[in-house]
Amino acid sequence: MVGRPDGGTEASEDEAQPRQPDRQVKADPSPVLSFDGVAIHLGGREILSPTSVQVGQGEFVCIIGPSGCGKTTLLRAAAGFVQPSGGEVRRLGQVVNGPSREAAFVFQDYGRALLPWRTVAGNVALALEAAGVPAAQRPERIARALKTVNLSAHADKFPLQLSGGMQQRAQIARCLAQEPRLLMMDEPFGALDAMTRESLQDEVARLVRESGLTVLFVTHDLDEAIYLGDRVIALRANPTPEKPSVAAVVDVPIAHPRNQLETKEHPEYLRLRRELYHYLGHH
Ligand SMILES: Nc1ncnc2c1ncn2[C@@H]1O[C@H](COP(=O)(O)OP(=O)(O)OP(=O)(O)O)[C@@H](O)[C@H]1O
Repeated sequence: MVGRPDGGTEASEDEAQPRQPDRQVKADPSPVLSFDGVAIHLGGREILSPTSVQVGQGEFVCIIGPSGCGKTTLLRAAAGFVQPSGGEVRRLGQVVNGPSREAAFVFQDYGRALLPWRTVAGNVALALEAAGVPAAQRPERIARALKTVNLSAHADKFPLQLSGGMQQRAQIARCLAQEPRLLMMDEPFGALDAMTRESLQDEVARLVRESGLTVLFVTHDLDEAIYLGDRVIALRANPTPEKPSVAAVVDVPIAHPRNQLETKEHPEYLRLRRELYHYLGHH
């Protein structure tokens, strides 16, 4: 599996070719994230069998699979919360030894992620305080992050005065304020109602396109994975040498911006849905 450092859709064989001088080359051609033979054992059990994946600059990669197959574990390894028992995780070329400000993590449980005694702006400020951003620069960065998620009008409210969708947007704003290169999202919309989930999917898709962020996104929801992803990785539970953790990797060749109605009627969307459906444990 080869990520595309330029986030394009060309065939992976192109990566091995010398770059043409007139081609637009990013300053950093190395992948934002790379898993090289990463195996993870927890509680005496192999959760993730040796896995090699690269995620290129600006790519949106979704991870699906049945409950317990190791989706969150893979994300936690990318974040540096879990150390692999074999192989290597690299972010921006550096071996991952722990969390870093270049990589922000959005949790499903926004209620626990936000401090209830701080306003929305105060919660976003946390990321800047932790990063040692001078106080004089904070208001402008907070305002920018809140504007990106359409929360400017609620900066002075407390989390519990907001809907679930708005709280999740506040958590995303806090992540954006730290100006990460990589955003890891663990079922971020799993606790939201269907309408809110769709509008947040569209907001995140837009802001990711505008910012050039690289995203690793875990979901149970196949439709969400295909709708958002440039690529979808399906994991299987209980890996064996014959049947490793990575069961399938598929590109989603559907142009952006996507649309909740039209994209979901696109022939490629329907084909991928059919192809990936059984990887979620359906028979
Ligand atoms: N710290 C730990 N110690 C022991 N086992 C663990 C630990 N963390 C996770 N596991 C086990 O690893 C397996 C994979 O967990 P993980 O949360 O990564 O799965 P998942 O695919 O994200 O599941 P879900 O979709 O239900 O959230 C599970 O069987 C889980 O019980």
